[in-house]
Amino acid sequence: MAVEIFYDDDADLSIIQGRKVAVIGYGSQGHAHSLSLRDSGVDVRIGLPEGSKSRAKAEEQGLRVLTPAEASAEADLIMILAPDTKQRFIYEQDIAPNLKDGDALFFGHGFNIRYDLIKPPSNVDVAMVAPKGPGHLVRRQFVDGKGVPALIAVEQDASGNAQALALSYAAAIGGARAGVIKTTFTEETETDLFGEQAVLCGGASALVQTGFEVLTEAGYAPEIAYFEVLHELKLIVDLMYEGGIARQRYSISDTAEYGDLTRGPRVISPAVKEEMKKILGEIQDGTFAREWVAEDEAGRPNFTKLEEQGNQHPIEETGKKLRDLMSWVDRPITETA
Ligand SMILES: NC(=O)C1=CN([C@@H]2O[C@H](COP(=O)(O)OP(=O)(O)OC[C@H]3O[C@@H](n4cnc5c(N)ncnc54)[C@H](OP(=O)(O)O)[C@@H]3O)[C@@H](O)[C@H]2O)C=CC1
Ligand SMILES: CC[C@](O)(C(C)=O)C(=O)O
Ligand SMILES: [Mg+2]
Ligand SMILES: [Mg+2]
Repeated sequence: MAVEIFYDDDADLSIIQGRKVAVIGYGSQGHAHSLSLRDSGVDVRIGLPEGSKSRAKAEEQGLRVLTPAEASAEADLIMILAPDTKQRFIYEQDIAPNLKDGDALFFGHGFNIRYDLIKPPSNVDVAMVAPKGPGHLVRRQFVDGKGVPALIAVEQDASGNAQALALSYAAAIGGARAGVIKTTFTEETETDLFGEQAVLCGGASALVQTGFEVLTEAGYAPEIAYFEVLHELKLIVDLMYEGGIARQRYSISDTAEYGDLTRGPRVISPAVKEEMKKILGEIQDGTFAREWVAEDEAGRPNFTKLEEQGNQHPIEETGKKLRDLMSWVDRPITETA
């Protein structure tokens, strides 16, 4: 089925400019949405608990900060950009008691709706604006006059206007400069989880670490291994981003291309594809969501252990040393006010 893609000319910015928006959370996505909404002329307030470390940051950047309950009560559009595992508690305690007829409840990812963790009442719009990129780059691209593509979806259209509202919001954070695709909460949630687990984060990190291990265990210098499997990966992916795999293959040597064509499928073998299908199945049948919610409720013991193991991987030490010598590479993650 052909997808519908919308651009700035299809969006009516005045719709979101006519709403009172509460952004709950001021992390990676929260700061990006809030600052770009504000710069697009939208009346925005931030909802953060009294003890939140991000309160001072948001205030320094000129935003008005309230508690999540106060922000929800004041607003007529509430965008939840808190961690997925915390959203159901924030919803029950701070948002649901403050929802009024005609309000809109927005999400940046469909997890809590797709897995029935939040069940909104029938008198509000329920929609999603999900940028296809990390929040810090969503903001950086907006400031640079560009945009990160976004998905929009409508789960519940109480007003009859939810899609136009979601598109207007997406345009206000720069998404419609790059393209906004209409989807469903189910499609966004399942493809997003699959992408981050199998390819973008899980797949890519494991590929890089394993390549580094193979080279260093064979006696090659860690610095050479780092440049080969991590640093250069960005340069190769930049070519894919600009012109697809074909452009990447045009730019590399024919020796590299022959190795790519014949060895790539041996690395990402049919067994890897089968494992990817299993991972997708665990997303579709809710196994992953149940596991992640239980892990969070238990205080994240496995998450913490694995994160620490990753931080201790020898590629991190080698990379830090080399990046410190390339001032332009280690660009700090900052909230671009
Ligand atoms: N990271 C990304 O780029 C992307 C994220 N998303 C989605 O966006 C949503 C937010 O993710 P992300 O930006 O990574 O989250 P972060 O972890 O970066 O930030 C979460 C924010 O929520 C705040 N918070 C925590 N508890 C509460 C609470 N009880 N009430 C109000 N605020 C609270 C945190 O406060 P404090 O600052 O004090 O810790 C923080 O400001 C998720 O649904 C995620 O799936 C979608 C696309 C990409
Ligand atoms: C790729 C990870 C992501 O889905 C994203 C930045 O889009 C996320 O959940 O952070
Ligand atoms: Mg994503
Ligand atoms: Mg994600």
